[in-house]
Amino acid sequence: SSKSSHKECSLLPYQHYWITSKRIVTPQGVISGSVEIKEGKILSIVKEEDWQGKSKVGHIVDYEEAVVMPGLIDVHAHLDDPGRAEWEGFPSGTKAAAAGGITTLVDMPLNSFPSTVSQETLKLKIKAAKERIYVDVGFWGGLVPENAFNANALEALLNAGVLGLKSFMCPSGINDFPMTNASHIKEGLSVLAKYRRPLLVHAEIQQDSEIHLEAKDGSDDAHSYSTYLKTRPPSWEEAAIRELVAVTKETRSGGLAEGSHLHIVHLSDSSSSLELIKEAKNGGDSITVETCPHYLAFSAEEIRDGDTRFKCAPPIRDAANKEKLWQALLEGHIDMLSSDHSPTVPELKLLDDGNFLRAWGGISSLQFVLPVTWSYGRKYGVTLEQLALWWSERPAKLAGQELKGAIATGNLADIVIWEPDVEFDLNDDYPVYFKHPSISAYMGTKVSGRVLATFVRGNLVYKEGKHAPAACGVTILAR
Ligand SMILES: NC(=O)N[C@H]1NC(=O)NC1=O
Ligand SMILES: [Zn+2]
Ligand SMILES: [Zn+2]
Repeated sequence: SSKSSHKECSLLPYQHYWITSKRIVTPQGVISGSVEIKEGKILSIVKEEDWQGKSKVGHIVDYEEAVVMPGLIDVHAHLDDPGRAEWEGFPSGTKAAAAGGITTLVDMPLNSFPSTVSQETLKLKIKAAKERIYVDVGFWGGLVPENAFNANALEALLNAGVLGLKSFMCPSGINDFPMTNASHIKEGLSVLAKYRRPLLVHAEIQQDSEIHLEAKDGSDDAHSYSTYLKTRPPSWEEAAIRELVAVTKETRSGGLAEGSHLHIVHLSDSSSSLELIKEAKNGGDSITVETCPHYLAFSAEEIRDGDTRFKCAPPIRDAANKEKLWQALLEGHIDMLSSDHSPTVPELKLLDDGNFLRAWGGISSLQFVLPVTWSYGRKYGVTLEQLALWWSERPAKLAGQELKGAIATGNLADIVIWEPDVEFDLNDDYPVYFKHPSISAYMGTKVSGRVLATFVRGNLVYKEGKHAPAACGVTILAR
């Protein structure tokens, strides 16, 4: 379009150019060669050995040893716009995404106000995003009790372009986004089947736990992480997933919900919950699962008393659980990764008070997910191909984005260029673009993997600490 070829959209003034590198991550493996980009798309991919003698029309950008990878697709981010833009907002959130190598993100239907639960509220999202996004943004719609039994309302929301639906099986923390039970979820899936779009579920069901929030939240115990951990044991995840896999039986071929798909967000429990998911997959259910960098980077034992930056739901569990999450990811039982970037204002994180039971639950990580996954994954032998699978290829499939998620001819030129070996400190001098760096659990750590450049639809939207002047990301609507 004329808009996305506007010269303010890109820090590179060419419509036809080549990206050259010794390490280009393609679905066929890592190659040395060049990617030809024309008018926002990948026109060809040429291996170094085939490069000689070929006539090259257009500008060449040589990234040498830096890694050229498909841009990351974050299928789980809360940008809180409109309505709670002081928590994050489209401009800051998508600038952080661009600086972190994320070229597409899918915004969650809650924490903004109003929640995205209808055709009208989706329109408000699209309006709020207009000319304010630096990367591409799609939207999940909310499946809530109010619309779950109203097929017309759900169809209107799906027809308006949400990429799928999202629901909670426990209180979401946001009053206007109430939880759903298995009956709501069954209804939602039957509508989604027709559209072949997924349902994402926050899988925790409140059980009677040893510690009751009301009884304890005034006491000193509320400052210790172990108190919080006990309030949300793995049995909450297990109970929810047990109900979900009973429902997903119907997604098998010949089942009542054939054509629909269920995706479990941010798995933390790597024991019984994971076993239930494995069984469902083996049985032919259409089901996938994600986990997040914070469950792979941190463990409960290291979380200091009062450090509510680490509070999230489900909680970060012990080191043994973390090891098993890595194993499940490496063995392919966990399909993909997402940020679950869920910020708030520092006041609600209660950083001074340190009360884990009252603080906002949510991790702020949007800009850091690539270096974090890489840095913490190195000891497990994580490869560049695996990063592309977990962060691009499989998320693209979940979000129904056939022209994204891989460096392949004909795809959109969504690309991140990064240097895996460059280390840096996430300290106060580090340029962080999401709105409230102080609430991020990653601040104060050292990671490796510096993003040099990010291309969205061929536009160089970020280069070494600088963003393109205009916000030319596109809202992605399903049709
Ligand atoms: N409302 C909201 O974003 N909740 C998220 N925060 C979190 O830690 N887990 C969630 O589901
Ligand atoms: Zn959640
Ligand atoms: Zn979330």
